[in-house]
Amino acid sequence: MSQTTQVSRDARGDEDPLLSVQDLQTVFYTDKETIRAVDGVSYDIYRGETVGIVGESGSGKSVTARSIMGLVDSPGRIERGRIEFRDLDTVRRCAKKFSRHTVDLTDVAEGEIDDAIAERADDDDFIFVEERDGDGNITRGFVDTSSATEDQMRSVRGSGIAMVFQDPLTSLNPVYTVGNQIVEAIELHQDLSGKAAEKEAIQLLEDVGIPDAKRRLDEYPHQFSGGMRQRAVIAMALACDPELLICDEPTTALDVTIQAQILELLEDLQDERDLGIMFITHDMGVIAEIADRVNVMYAGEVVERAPVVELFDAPKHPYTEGLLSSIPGRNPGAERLSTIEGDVETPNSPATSCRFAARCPKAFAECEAVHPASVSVTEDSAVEHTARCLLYPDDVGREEAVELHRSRSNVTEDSL
Ligand SMILES: Nc1ncnc2c1ncn2[C@@H]1O[C@H](COP(=O)(O)OP(=O)(O)OP(=O)(O)O)[C@@H](O)[C@H]1O
Ligand code: NI
Repeated sequence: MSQTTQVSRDARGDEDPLLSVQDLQTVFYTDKETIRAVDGVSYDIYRGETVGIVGESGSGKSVTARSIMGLVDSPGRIERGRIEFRDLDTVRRCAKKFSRHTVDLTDVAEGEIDDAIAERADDDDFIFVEERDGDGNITRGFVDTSSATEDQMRSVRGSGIAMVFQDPLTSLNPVYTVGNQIVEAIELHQDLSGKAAEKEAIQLLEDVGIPDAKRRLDEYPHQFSGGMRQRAVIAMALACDPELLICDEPTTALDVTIQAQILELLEDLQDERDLGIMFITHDMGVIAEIADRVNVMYAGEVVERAPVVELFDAPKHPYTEGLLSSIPGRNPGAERLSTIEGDVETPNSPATSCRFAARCPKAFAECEAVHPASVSVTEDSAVEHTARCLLYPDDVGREEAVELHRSRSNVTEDSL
């Protein structure tokens, strides 16, 4: 956990999130079926914090990340929702470069901004300016990566958002030296070339803890060990000086010692650069190590969200309880690890029930008939802890709780 550990939304006062995903829906249309891989997902990431996304295989973690990065390809499509990236440098740079696709909302009354955005958020407009200072400089605004074109996304990815994948070899080209690739990334994204770019590359390799960096620049990816390769990929991601780093299972292929070192490296880099990090993993143990706040995903939905300590101390959703009980060492005396029976169902149609019901040890009849809304499950108003489960709120009778969910089931962005 970083120094900003456990800062709740309220404690952040007026600070805007660096990234705000709102009611995102990403759907794949294959010959065989329609898959609502991400189905009404909302969450925020602030500067300097690590937000974990956890869930079993197929829950929609990677598709969420790819949606943010503008990497959803046919047969997939973002059908609904907004992805607000609020790094001011990026907003200013994009507004200059794509002025015709910039929407000025500075004269729109606060209560009408949402409508104004909805009206203009077509494929052509993707930069929204909310505030300017006396000189006309943008002081508040966002880039909506859900509606940016590939060309526009290149600009956003260039300086704002970088991604690290599980397999370093998807990011490194085997036929070029590591140095070549990092220098190229630096020349592309920073105002440096030649010797200066090479010097910066050496610095970056040192920053990510690669010993003897100058010599290793001339080596090829296959001459690096798995852990060193992933460090090189992180160096390449840093070459564009990002504000947000999206890590999709970056340590899953590594042994535990190396994994721990990479997690530590990410935390150090975060502290130095005030990076927002989105960290995807299916491993609750890794979540405990690195996350400040956690979103638990199941079948395309966020089913529970909480600060990490609270999630581990007081999990509310039966799915989260199931994930936690499969962590080694957490259940002393248990003869073997419990796992959740069955598989994640593929979300093919709009949710009309709890998608976890069939596997849930606590399910009751209504779970098959009512789609749970996301409700607050804490008394502490300074903490954001929500669950999407008919068992809550648990301080009212079950019938009343079910009724609450039923009345909310047509509402998508929902917090009671
Ligand atoms: N290109 C694609 N075409 C069709 N379906 C896809 C495509 N990419 C993802 N999906 C589907 O979207 C759903 C969510 O996939 P996603 O990769 O986000 O899962 P995940 O949570 O990242 O799982 P894992 O832990 O295995 O990486 C799955 O049902 C998957 O089959
Ligand atoms: Ni994935």
